[in-house]
Amino acid sequence: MTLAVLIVAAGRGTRAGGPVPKQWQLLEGRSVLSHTVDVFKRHALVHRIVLVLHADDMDRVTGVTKVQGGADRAASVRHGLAALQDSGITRVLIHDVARPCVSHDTIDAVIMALETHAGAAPAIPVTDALWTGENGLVTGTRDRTGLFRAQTPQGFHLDAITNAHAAHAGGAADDVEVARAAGVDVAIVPGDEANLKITYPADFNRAGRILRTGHGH
Ligand SMILES: Nc1ccn([C@@H]2O[C@H](COP(=O)(O)OP(=O)(O)OP(=O)(O)O)[C@@H](O)[C@H]2O)c(=O)n1
Ligand SMILES: C[C@](O)(CO)[C@H](O)COP(=O)(O)O
Repeated sequence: MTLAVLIVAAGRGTRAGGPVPKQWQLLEGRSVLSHTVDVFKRHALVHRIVLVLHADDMDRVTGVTKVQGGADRAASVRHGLAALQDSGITRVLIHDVARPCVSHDTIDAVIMALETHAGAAPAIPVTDALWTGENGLVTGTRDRTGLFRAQTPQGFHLDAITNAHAAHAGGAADDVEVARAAGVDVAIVPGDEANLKITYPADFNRAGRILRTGHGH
């Protein structure tokens, strides 16, 4: 088994705001991207890291394989997967750069599940009640049974996810949706509340606190 990690980092972070895209903003003195890359650099089973970057950012990083991203997340993933073909890599973890607090326990769980499944990803069961709402009023309640909040890294056998992306029409929320559309079974492994995706401005403080206290590493 030879494992690569594809870190997608070509987004513009519009919801997070700030003077530069969220992956270049500082958390505890280092960029979000630097934290995320380091988690995987420190993992003994990761043979290769491929970083997918926006065209404007290609010169910002040295020392890892870099690929130019696409117009949406799926296109960026496809560009990264193309860089792994014929490289001897058999498995790939696809991770959002915006999740810098991912733990080795979560990564291990995904890798382990790939021994018995062609896909595996971390998720957290929904525990809060789910409402619909309109104009500030609750309009209904939805059944939360069997619902999960999806995280990354999402792991796959390389041939399975490459073929799935080649066949997909677009518009998927994540790589699990792409894989499932191609008939790939995806195992759910335990997610981690600390593995948040920095999406809005308040998420930087939360992520900083998690990194400071060491929780999740
Ligand atoms: N064309 C794109 C769009 C997104 N991503 C990556 O996909 C991940 C998840 O996307 P999201 O959190 O939505 O990031 P952004 O697209 O940067 O954020 P926003 O939607 O707020 O602009 C991020 O790591 C982002 O860099 C990417 O590589 N290429
Ligand atoms: C892939 C993902 O992180 C799973 O939770 C998520 O779908 C991508 O983020 P977005 O906010 O939907 O762009």
